[in-house]
Amino acid sequence: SSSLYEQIGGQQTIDRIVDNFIRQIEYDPHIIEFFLESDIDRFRSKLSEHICAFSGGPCVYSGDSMQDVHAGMHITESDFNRTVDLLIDAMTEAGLSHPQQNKMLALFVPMRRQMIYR
Ligand code: HEM
Repeated sequence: SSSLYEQIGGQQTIDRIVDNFIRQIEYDPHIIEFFLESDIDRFRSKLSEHICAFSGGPCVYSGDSMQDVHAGMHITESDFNRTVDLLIDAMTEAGLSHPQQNKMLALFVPMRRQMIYR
């Protein structure tokens, strides 16, 4: 059986998800606050690589650990859920089906422990 990466259409679709997600973040008056000092080009490339690697694509993630990256941000459960909602919107815009979205979320939502209240 093919990987989720292949099922959704590979790197092209992931890049579309990431671009949509960044736009959603920019429109969100609360979540944008977390990114005001960030290098968005780096975020775009590392997040794209991260999603590729975790969905079974050919990439090797070269960014920092989820724990290190999000340390000191004091991300609450509500911030996390709100960010996941933006990711869902980004995946919908990129044309992913609901089963594909659920598979993607199942990969990332368990990482919440590495991000919230740190
Ligand atoms: C499943 C959820 C999430 C995943 C998979 C994820 C993944 C990532 C990745 C791969 C990076 C780039 C790391 C690097 O540059 O080495 C990153 C950076 C970042 N993330 Fe997340 N993230 C998630 C949730 C969140 C949430 C909920 C927030 C805040 C509300 C957040 C805020 C940030 C910020 C501000 C950066 C940029 C850090 C910097 O400027 O150095 N992330 N994230």
